[in-house]
Amino acid sequence: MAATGISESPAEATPRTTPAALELRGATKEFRLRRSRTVTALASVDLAVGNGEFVALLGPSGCGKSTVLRMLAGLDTPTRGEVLVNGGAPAELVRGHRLGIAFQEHALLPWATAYDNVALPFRVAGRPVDADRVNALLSLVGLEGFTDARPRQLSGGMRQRVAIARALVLQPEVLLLDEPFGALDAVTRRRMNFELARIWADQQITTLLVTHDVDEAVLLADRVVVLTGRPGTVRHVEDITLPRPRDKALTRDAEFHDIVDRLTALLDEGAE
Ligand SMILES: Nc1ncnc2c1ncn2[C@@H]1O[C@H](COP(=O)(O)OP(=O)(O)OP(=O)(O)O)[C@@H](O)[C@H]1O
Repeated sequence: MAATGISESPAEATPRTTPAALELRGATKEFRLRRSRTVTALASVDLAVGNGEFVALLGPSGCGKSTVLRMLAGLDTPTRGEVLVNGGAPAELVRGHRLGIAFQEHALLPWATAYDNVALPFRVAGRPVDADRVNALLSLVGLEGFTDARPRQLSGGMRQRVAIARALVLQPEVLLLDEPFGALDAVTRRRMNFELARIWADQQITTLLVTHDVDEAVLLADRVVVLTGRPGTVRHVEDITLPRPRDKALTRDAEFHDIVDRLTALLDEGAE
């Protein structure tokens, strides 16, 4: 399959006609190691995520996927090029608490209840806790009966759901998800995928998901962006036009499997 830049994607109309919610323009990231050695994690990455769009980022280990998210979250800066959120610096969105983040390490407070963990962003932002919103989120992720449970009393999948609820509680404009289900078994992970698809259908928040799981990417995303091995650069963009809502029936669909097989082959090629 020919490598395509994101600008060659036929569905690029969305990011072009409306200002991109998330954008990398020729973003290169070099890390300085000891003895003045550097490692180039990303090389000239162009990526645009439109408002309300769900994009999944796939690529071999170490190709810079997490670095893309860290830069968009304002936790790191590009060595060259630009990283923009709503056309401005990511820090603005972070300062306004308009960014939701859920990473693989769910980082829940172990001593706090599910309710208090979901309410935490209100406290961090110095705002009064909106109890209705916290309870609505806990119910959205199917945890209404577990509001008083501590993380150790919850299963791995339930803890991940608390983390997702926490990421959503301040009604973020942008959701950054870095392997949020990476630590889960296959069955729980699939169940969480359907839950995230349901939540996203409900809220339609601009979302960038980093994953190693091709099925997960195709199931959830409007577009899948495949990066090359390090230094990561955009290798291919796949528009996923499968109908929504995406539910279990989709995983029996021949077109779904065709896309998954094609993207898996592309990733395998990159790993050779
Ligand atoms: N703070 C850092 N200092 C030095 N090198 C770093 C730093 N952060 C990341 N790297 C390097 O940059 C490259 C990309 O790392 P990154 O974590 O973004 O990759 P990834 O695609 O998310 O990997 P994985 O899929 O294995 O999680 C790797 O080679 C990594 O070693």
